Amino acid sequence: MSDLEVDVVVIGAGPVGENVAGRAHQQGLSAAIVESRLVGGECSYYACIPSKALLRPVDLYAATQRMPGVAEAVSGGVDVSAVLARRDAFAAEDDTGQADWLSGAGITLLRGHGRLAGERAVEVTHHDGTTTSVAARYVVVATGSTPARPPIDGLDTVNAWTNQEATQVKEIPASLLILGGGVVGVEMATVFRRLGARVTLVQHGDRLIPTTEPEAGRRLQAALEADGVDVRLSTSMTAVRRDGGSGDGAERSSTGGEVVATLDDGSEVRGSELLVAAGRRPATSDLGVDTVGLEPGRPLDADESTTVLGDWLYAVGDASTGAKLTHMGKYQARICGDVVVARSRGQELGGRYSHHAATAEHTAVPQVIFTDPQVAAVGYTEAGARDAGLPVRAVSYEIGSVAGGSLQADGYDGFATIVVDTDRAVIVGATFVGQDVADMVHAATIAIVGEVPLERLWHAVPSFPTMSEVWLRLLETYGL
Ligand SMILES: Cc1cc2nc3c(=O)[nH]c(=O)nc-3n(C[C@H](O)[C@H](O)[C@H](O)COP(=O)(O)OP(=O)(O)OC[C@H]3O[C@@H](n4cnc5c(N)ncnc54)[C@H](O)[C@@H]3O)c2cc1C
Ligand SMILES: NC(=O)c1ccc[n+]([C@@H]2O[C@H](COP(=O)([O-])OP(=O)(O)OC[C@H]3O[C@@H](n4cnc5c(N)ncnc54)[C@H](O)[C@@H]3O)[C@@H](O)[C@H]2O)c1
Repeated sequence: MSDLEVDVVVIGAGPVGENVAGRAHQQGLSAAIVESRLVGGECSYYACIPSKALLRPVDLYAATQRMPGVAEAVSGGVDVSAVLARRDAFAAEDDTGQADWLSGAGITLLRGHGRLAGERAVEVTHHDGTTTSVAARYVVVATGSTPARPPIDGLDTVNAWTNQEATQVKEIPASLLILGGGVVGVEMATVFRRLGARVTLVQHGDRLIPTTEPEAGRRLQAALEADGVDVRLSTSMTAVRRDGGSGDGAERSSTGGEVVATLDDGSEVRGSELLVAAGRRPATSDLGVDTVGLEPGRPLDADESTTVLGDWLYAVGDASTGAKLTHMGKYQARICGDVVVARSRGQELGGRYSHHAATAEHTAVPQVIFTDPQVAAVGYTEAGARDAGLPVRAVSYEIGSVAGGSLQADGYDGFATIVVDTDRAVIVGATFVGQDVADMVHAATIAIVGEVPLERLWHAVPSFPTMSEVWLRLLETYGL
């Protein structure tokens, strides 16, 4: 006999888990959610929200410096303590509000560590050591991810930062070493450099943000270097240590002297702190997935309906094989909620563009990287499309060459690329790079999901003088 019986139990109350529970509960199912730390998950306290709260002020300040008449009036840089205080207002490590939302919505919150205990069963170990057994018709894993730890000598001895220490930083260190030139690495390089730290970024690949169009990485690298970031590509850290820190001129940090990293070319780089930003691993190691025949530590392989096993086990968000982005996780969550509701009613699941299939996962995953320049992309890159066997042609255009771009900022540096499936004459990918492009990507997302033919896009007239006029130039460059 279980302590609690519900229709749906969700393990993990990040943005994704909360959405599954909310969606299912709204449609009449009873729901419980298990959370071991803070309701709201990584995104609310240590990822999306605090990072963007830190990035927006430095981005805005940089924009003022590209505008004659404003640059002179707004000078002297940002007020670091005010920026950190605003970050705290958005991402203080207190989940009272989010927990209240759950209880207001009628969802049972179980605080503790959840583990599968066989089919349709979850065991929760509370912080005081007591346990609650939960029986549910449907179990949803939404446990998120944890930072990857590359095998580097000494890494466990230097108190390296993860995204948690970086996004919750209370005092800007004099210098920061960053391991990894992916999304976390470049966003945090932007924040810390512009809040006053010297930054060295070590990336073992030959370009930054390697999953985007190569030119996006090149422009971003040039901008970071112009800001004074020391970018080391095609470089690996082989060992790290902390110097003694006293009497030798080394900078002191809260945890000792400087971090010294040995690189594979034999040279050394130093920083007050080391941020490891080398990717994420699904939080499925200590989850009891072996009790249902799955391998711990791997992402749970969910199909288009987010189903992992039978009609009862589901996975969404960073713990699954889907895209590791909050908006995509929440999309999977809406699908998952609607799928369990349909199954609870004995209904057939719908097709590709119904509420029961996460089709966009394969065709149109948008992402905005909030650096300066911003990088906003959706769907395939040109190389990714070719790898997938699509017949494509890509065209690019400088955003600074349209009136809207040149008015937006002096010397506007940025471009747009569309990747066109030449057989179907529809867009399958798009990238926008530059100041203030974040919101431009949604038009491309709509064009891709709607499979809007180029001939029809010709009639989607961009307003003058906006940066969206680049759409017209792209179509003309393509040959329309
Ligand atoms: C620095 C940084 C910045 C980012 N910025 C963006 C951004 O701007 N936009 C974007 O779309 N994405 C961004 N991401 C990615 C985004 O944070 C994740 O995709 C998102 O948080 C995934 O949500 P989730 O609910 O799956 O997992 P999480 O947010 O990680 O939540 C999972 C929850 O499950 C809990 N949990 C785990 N295991 C158990 C267990 N066994 N029992 C009980 N509870 C458990 C955890 O405590 C956590 O609260 C960023 C990531 C990082 C690291
Ligand atoms: N704005 C956003 O949407 C946003 C912001 C931050 C993070 N995220 C998401 O969070 C996830 C994690 O981000 P991330 O940057 O940690 O991972 P990532 O996979 O984007 O990048 C990791 C980078 O580290 C490099 N790397 C790995 N091991 C290394 C080593 N030993 N030495 C040197 N370089 C090494 C890789 O080449 C890669 O470029 C991503 O899925 C990302 O999409 C999204």
